[in-house]
Amino acid sequence: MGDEAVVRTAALSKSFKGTVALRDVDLTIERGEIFGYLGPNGAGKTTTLRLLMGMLRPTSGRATVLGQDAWQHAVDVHRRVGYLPGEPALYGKLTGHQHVSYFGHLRRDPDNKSAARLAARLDLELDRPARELSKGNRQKLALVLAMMSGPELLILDEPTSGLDPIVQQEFHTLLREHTEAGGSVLLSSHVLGEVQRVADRIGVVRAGRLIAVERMADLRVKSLHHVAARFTDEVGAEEFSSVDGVRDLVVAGPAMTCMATQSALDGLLRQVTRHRVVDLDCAEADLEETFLAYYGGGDHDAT
Ligand SMILES: Nc1ncnc2c1ncn2[C@@H]1O[C@H](COP(=O)(O)OP(=O)(O)OP(=O)(O)O)[C@@H](O)[C@H]1O
Repeated sequence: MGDEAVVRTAALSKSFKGTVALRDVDLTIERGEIFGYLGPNGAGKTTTLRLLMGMLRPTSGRATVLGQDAWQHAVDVHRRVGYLPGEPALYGKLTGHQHVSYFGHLRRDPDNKSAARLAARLDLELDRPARELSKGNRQKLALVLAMMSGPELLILDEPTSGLDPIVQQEFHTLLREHTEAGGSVLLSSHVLGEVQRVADRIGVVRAGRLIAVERMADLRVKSLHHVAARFTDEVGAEEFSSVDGVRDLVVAGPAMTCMATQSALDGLLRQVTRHRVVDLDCAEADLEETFLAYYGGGDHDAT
């Protein structure tokens, strides 16, 4: 039981009248992990999540959620999964409490205590009608509804959109508590920054294809450094470009800047110290920059 996959897709594909939204996606999410599903707008994230929730039928391939076929057993999957849609549907006239009671009954689990606790953690008042709530507070209410019955798996489409940083942090703590209690999480985002502190692994989807799956810990090891050096005399680019792991090299007269992987630093510094150094700067790039250098192409936030 312990290590069984909670999500498994095999060559999962979906086309909408000629538009290929998703192509041959093989994705496995293990029990107990937080998986960040990343990609620019239109990449296919929502389509994937809707396929997992049995709301769309695959054009080919299949998706299994908690051991059940997502399309054939959509009702069971819905009962066992906490789902936050990209655009949560709330009832304008109903208060937060009324939503909790209504969705609790639908799930045959009107666990209001848990909802109240979640709302307090997220700093949300449950006694106002949904139509009076700000975008961020509507999102919080939708999160409470997705999480309140303690589902085994949370599938969350852009859950932090509209949340301020402090609430985001609390939300991440809630997700961690969820996995510590044996639950699993799949959450989508279009920026790494929103998931990098909380995800165990990330998958990158681009134009309908899953182009990379990576442990966050491994991405950190691959992290890039900015290196800048000034020398007393002119230097040649080839001295530095020959070092494995050096990229974005610019040499102008007596100055050199580049990006370098951690493993390239030793070789690079050996080349640097062959000259008289006037100034040297080396700083780790943030993870977002590393991520974009490997997978980005600069359009991570494109619309
Ligand atoms: N019901 C639909 N009918 C036709 N095309 C669709 C439909 N749903 C999605 N698509 C198309 O499938 C592709 C993937 O869309 P999807 O919503 O899955 O992307 P996304 O990664 O979730 O993007 P976003 O971050 O903007 O939500 C897009 O080209 C989109 O236009």
